[in-house]
Amino acid sequence: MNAHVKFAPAQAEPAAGEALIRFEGVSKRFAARRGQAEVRALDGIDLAVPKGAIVGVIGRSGAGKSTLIRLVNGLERPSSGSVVVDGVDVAGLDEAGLRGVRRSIGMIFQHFNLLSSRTVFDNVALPLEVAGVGKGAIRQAVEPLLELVGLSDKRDRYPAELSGGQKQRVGIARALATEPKVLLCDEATSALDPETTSSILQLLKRVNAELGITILLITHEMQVIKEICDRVAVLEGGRIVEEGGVFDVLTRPRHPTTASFLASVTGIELPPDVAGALQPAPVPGGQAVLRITFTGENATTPVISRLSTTLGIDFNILAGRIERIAGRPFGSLVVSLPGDEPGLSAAVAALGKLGLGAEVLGHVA
Ligand SMILES: Nc1ncnc2c1ncn2[C@@H]1O[C@H](COP(=O)(O)OP(=O)(O)OP(=O)(O)O)[C@@H](O)[C@H]1O
Repeated sequence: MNAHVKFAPAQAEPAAGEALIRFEGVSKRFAARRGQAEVRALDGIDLAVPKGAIVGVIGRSGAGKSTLIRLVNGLERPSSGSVVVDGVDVAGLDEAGLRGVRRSIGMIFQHFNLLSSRTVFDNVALPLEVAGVGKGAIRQAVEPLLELVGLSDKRDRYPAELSGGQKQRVGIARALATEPKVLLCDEATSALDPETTSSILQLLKRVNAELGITILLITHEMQVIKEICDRVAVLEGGRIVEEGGVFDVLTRPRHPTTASFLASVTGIELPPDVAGALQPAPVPGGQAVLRITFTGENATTPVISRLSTTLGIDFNILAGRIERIAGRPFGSLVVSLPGDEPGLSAAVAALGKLGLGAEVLGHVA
């Protein structure tokens, strides 16, 4: 990688505008049953989903993601706190009230939940039939949706005749049929291969951008967050341990759980011989291996040459990568340099002064 590499100007983080969904002090407990202790699935959740944003909630199995998303359309009710959707506290609604709110909320699922006995067209039409919409109006609504998701030519096929990605496209079209303000996505790409995942995520991004639909998604994959979300909340043990704009959270994670999710999507693999030789403690006369991170704002700094000239330290570049996170460039560079003190600490401090991230990954002989 060129130390003088220049990035395009950074885009601003989306402003946290008016919230379309707001969780306020939400806890959810499932009562003890048959010798099993009470489960605190969610504990003191405060989360705002700004209108027009794509917000992702990431967490491991059992973290409380499904419970959180099911609170939005009233499939679960909070034990305490409120879930406000478009100005209405869902927790306080009776079944008739919930039916009203649910019309403004679409949902897609990991396993698509299509009706196998209905064609593609009839699956998409189902929510409109249930709402009592006439045949002509259904046709007028469904045909553009099939066009949007790229399935016009499959309208008379049955789910069993479709690939996973095509099934999810039907799920998306069906979720959009009632012209919702919010789309809830429950692990919508977890059953798909990486390429199909990408195409579905791009479709969701279009749905957000072109139809102005706010999206709340849950996932256990950071790649999903990285590809389409504006904001992210990290859920662990029923609590949000970190929340913010995707670029900030992914480039400067503050919680170890976030960092562990990130291992697969940001940064770079060390060359195998270096990774194998890495030791935690300094090796006398050896080299330190340093990960330097560059963000859009500071990446125009000619780091390596400046450190070489001002500190007289020579770096070897071991690996490098520039990627885009939330549409903004983020660079990582792994270098080796003499591991002796005080030179190493001085180099780390000098990088910090230049506004760059610097993390000692370990030492090699
Ligand atoms: N109906 C229920 N009754 C009792 N416990 C429940 C119920 N639903 C969820 N839980 C418990 O609440 C906790 C959170 O579950 P939840 O399904 O929300 O997690 P998750 O993050 O979606 O996990 P996964 O990714 O495995 O679906 C878990 O301990 C789970 O066992």
